[in-house]
Amino acid sequence: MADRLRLALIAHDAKKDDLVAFCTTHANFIAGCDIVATGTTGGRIADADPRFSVRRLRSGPLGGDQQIGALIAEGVVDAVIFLVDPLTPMPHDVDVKALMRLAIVYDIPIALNVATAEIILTAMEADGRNGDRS
Ligand SMILES: O=C(CO)COP(=O)(O)O
Repeated sequence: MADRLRLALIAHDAKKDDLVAFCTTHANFIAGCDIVATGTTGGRIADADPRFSVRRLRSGPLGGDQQIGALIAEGVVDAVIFLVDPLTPMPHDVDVKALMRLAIVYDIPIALNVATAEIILTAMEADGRNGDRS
């Protein structure tokens, strides 16, 4: 496994504040990760803390979810936190579903809400999977 955790972060608009708050709460952990994110989400996370290393892809509706799915298939994502909005119809719902399907296919931990994200981070911390040890 890579030394730094390779974490994919995505949030629908109604959940972006929650994801930023999550990243800020766990800033020391997140700062030790290589983050890949969909476009708007990535911008919000990068603005939250200058220590966050964020690679921004396309916005979700313009292919960002599919790009993250491709990275999962390439084996370069260790975990996904995708805070979904269950109350709003999305034009790119098929892309969201495809990303989730690939996380299942490749057995990648994927948190779809904050409660599960907390559990994944706790497990990764216990496993020594945060921090730049290079
Ligand atoms: O729509 C998204 C995920 O489906 C997120 O995309 P943005 O981060 O660009 O808003």
